[in-house]
Amino acid sequence: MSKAFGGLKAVNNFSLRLDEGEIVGLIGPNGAGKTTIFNLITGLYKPTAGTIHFCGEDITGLPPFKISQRGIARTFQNIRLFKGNTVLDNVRAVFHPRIKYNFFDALLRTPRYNAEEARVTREAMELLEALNLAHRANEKAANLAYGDQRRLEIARALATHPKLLLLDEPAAGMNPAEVKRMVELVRYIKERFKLTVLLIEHQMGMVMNLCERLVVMDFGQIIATGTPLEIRNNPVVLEAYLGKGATVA
Ligand SMILES: Nc1ncnc2c1ncn2[C@@H]1O[C@H](COP(=O)(O)OP(=O)(O)OP(=O)(O)O)[C@@H](O)[C@H]1O
Repeated sequence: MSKAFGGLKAVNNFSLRLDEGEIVGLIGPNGAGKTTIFNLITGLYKPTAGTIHFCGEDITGLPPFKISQRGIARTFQNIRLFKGNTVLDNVRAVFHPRIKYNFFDALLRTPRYNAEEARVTREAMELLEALNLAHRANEKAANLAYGDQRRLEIARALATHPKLLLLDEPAAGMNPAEVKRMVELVRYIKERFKLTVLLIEHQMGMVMNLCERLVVMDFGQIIATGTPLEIRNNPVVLEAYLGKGATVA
């Protein structure tokens, strides 16, 4: 697929196949087009050319909520939480568009309303437990440490029951110990929730440790794909990151 903004080709003839259960890293210098790829997959942008297929179906041009219903979820580079609400309510809010009661059930607090609300709270708490945030459930999201806020974002993404999870710089701004914990967390949720994961990351420690395959972009195009070891030693990649004449240290 391709995506142009006026004269700028942000994504140019990009082609990628993700297999079920893979963890693939999308890397490349600033402005390479990585976030645009996420915006295209999740329906925020429509491709100028090309198609996107998910589980055998053409999802090109579907609105974001339909793509979410098909099983694709994402987190954002900049944390997007309801900071004034509790940790639990941040996750519960994701369930509400799918909830099975109507306006009158809510108004009259019918048994159906109570049962649905209890189910949503139970499912939200299960997710918080999986992400080691259950003990902070009643805390305001704004009071969480940065790493915990990132985990809460992932809990919110998981609440949509995705098959494919897109993580946009999950380890941005983290110290080496936090990066290590994030690597373990992504591995764990991948197994537990049977996910396929595509992640954008600048923290090389994270992608090298976690990803089975890396896709490197520069100027909207794929310039290399391979295992972390292959990518680490690829002169074209070094040049994209460090400029012409770069050599392996
Ligand atoms: N909505 C938009 N309108 C115009 N230009 C855009 C838009 N979104 C992205 N771009 C441009 O497309 C190019 C690719 O941007 P993108 O955000 O996808 O890069 P990136 O690889 O995610 O960069 P970073 O690592 O810095 O987040 C950049 O030149 C950017 O300025």
